[in-house]
Amino acid sequence: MERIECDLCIIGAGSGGLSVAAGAAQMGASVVLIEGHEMGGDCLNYGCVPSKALIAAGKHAQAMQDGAAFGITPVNPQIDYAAAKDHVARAIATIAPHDSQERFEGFGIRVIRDWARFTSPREVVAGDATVRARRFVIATGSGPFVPSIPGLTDVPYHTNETIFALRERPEHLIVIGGGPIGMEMAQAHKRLGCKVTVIEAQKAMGKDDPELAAILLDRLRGEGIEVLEETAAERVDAEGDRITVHTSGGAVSGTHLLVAVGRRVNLDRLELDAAGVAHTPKGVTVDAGLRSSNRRIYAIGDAAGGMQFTHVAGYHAGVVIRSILFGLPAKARTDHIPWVTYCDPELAQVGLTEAQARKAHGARLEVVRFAYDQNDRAVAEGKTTGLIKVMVVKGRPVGASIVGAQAGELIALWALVIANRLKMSAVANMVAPYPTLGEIGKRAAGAYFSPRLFENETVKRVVRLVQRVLP
Ligand SMILES: Cc1cc2nc3c(=O)[nH]c(=O)nc-3n(C[C@H](O)[C@H](O)[C@H](O)COP(=O)(O)OP(=O)(O)OC[C@H]3O[C@@H](n4cnc5c(N)ncnc54)[C@H](O)[C@@H]3O)c2cc1C
Ligand SMILES: NC(=O)c1ccc[n+]([C@@H]2O[C@H](COP(=O)([O-])OP(=O)(O)OC[C@H]3O[C@@H](n4cnc5c(N)ncnc54)[C@H](O)[C@@H]3O)[C@@H](O)[C@H]2O)c1
Repeated sequence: MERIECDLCIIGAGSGGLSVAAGAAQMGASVVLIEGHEMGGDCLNYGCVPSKALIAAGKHAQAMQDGAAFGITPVNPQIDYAAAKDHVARAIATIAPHDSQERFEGFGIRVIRDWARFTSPREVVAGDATVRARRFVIATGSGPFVPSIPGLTDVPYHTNETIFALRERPEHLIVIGGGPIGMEMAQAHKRLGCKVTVIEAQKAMGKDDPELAAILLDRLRGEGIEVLEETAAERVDAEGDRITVHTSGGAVSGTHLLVAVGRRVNLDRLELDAAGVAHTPKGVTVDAGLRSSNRRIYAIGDAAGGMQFTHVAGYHAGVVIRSILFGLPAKARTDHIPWVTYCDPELAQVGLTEAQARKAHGARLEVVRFAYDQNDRAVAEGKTTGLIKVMVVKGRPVGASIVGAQAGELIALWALVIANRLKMSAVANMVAPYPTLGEIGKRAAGAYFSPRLFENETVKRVVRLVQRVLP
């Protein structure tokens, strides 16, 4: 058995682990990185990258049917589902070198390709190596949660780990779960020529603002996706090539089934008890600095049990690097983290939703709104379905929600504002280029100040006075 001593041992080479490894090694730490499966983790191989690539294919197919208003005769596109999957595979392959073992070895990192498990509070075993490190980072991510629906394990079903490798186009895809995975995959598949039914036990896109989620759901239903809400999947069976999901509202039969009902953190293999690391089914128990009950061991990304996004894993990496490399205090915030669901229209959020802000701030909350159909660029592009809401307390935004074209790009402004606790006046002071969708943010700030300026008797009195004395 080889023995390795190092400053920092990172378990998991996904979005979080790779960011810690690259940063720490380039700043002089000796680093061991352990990965049991694919370099790049979920995001590259089974998550963000393949899903966005498939969504892009669906968008092209949709555009061919949407041109009538612009004088372009709609055509029924010939869809080669397998070729769309080739695009998905190419997108992964193009990005993969960035996350590769060779690149990380180039930083001087020792990369071990095996599953890691703790054998003591300071040691991990992976393959035939024992690694003793001053600090450890658990960045083992999550996998699909498969619920114990009777019959499910007896039928062929897909998760995010298998759907992107599927080559035959599903004739009728049934999706269990109306969260971001379910809805992104539902729309992509509908646009690529599949019949799609989504079965959601509660409300689809239930973590987002319901008013904005309803605008997205209207579009999805308008495109022909059947979305059954408050309908729990209760039993599954199969006969021949038909799969039937029995629900509280009746039975749905299709040819393929995708299970997308949330995530299960990857902690099983780690033998955390040997290291004295407290954990729950949600993840490793961490403090505000992402430290576990064993002070030498940190957890980041999905494994830390909070928000499950690639940019959160990357943000966590920066927090723990500060603490591990420089011994500086560092805390992970959550109030400034944005998230986006990349359906069409996109649905984006940062900070508090209106309901959360009302609960937290009561009567001090002001909500300003601006609709896409008032934006000249949106009119020119024919993308007038959309809305921004900004939740403001004492002149400072505490949340922003956007549904509409490029909402994911537009939310970045509000992520900056909230991260830096800027005021609405900072947004109002910005000159946005005309005509851009970006003016929507500025107009929301305008909606905040307009009543203060235009419906204000003091302002009117001052203006009348100044006009009398000016030469
Ligand atoms: C379909 C889908 C779409 C998504 N789309 C987006 C999106 O658009 N935007 C976004 O921000 N987020 C998205 N996400 C979420 C995002 O993929 C995750 O939040 C992100 O990958 C988490 O990063 P991580 O580093 O915590 O874990 P991961 O990227 O999952 O990496 C963990 C790594 O640890 C390895 N590992 C686990 N256990 C061990 C062990 N014992 N020993 C060694 N290695 C181990 C795993 O093999 C894996 O490679 C999506 C997720 C899915 C499933
Ligand atoms: N664009 C993005 O950033 C993006 C995209 C995909 C995934 N992700 C990440 O991955 C996470 C997991 O996504 P997800 O969509 O799997 O999970 P989710 O928890 O967000 O949504 C799962 C949905 O399944 C429903 N559900 C649970 N059991 C059910 C049952 N038996 N029958 C019917 N419905 C049931 C839940 O009510 C919920 O609405 C997300 O929360 C997010 O963090 C992000």
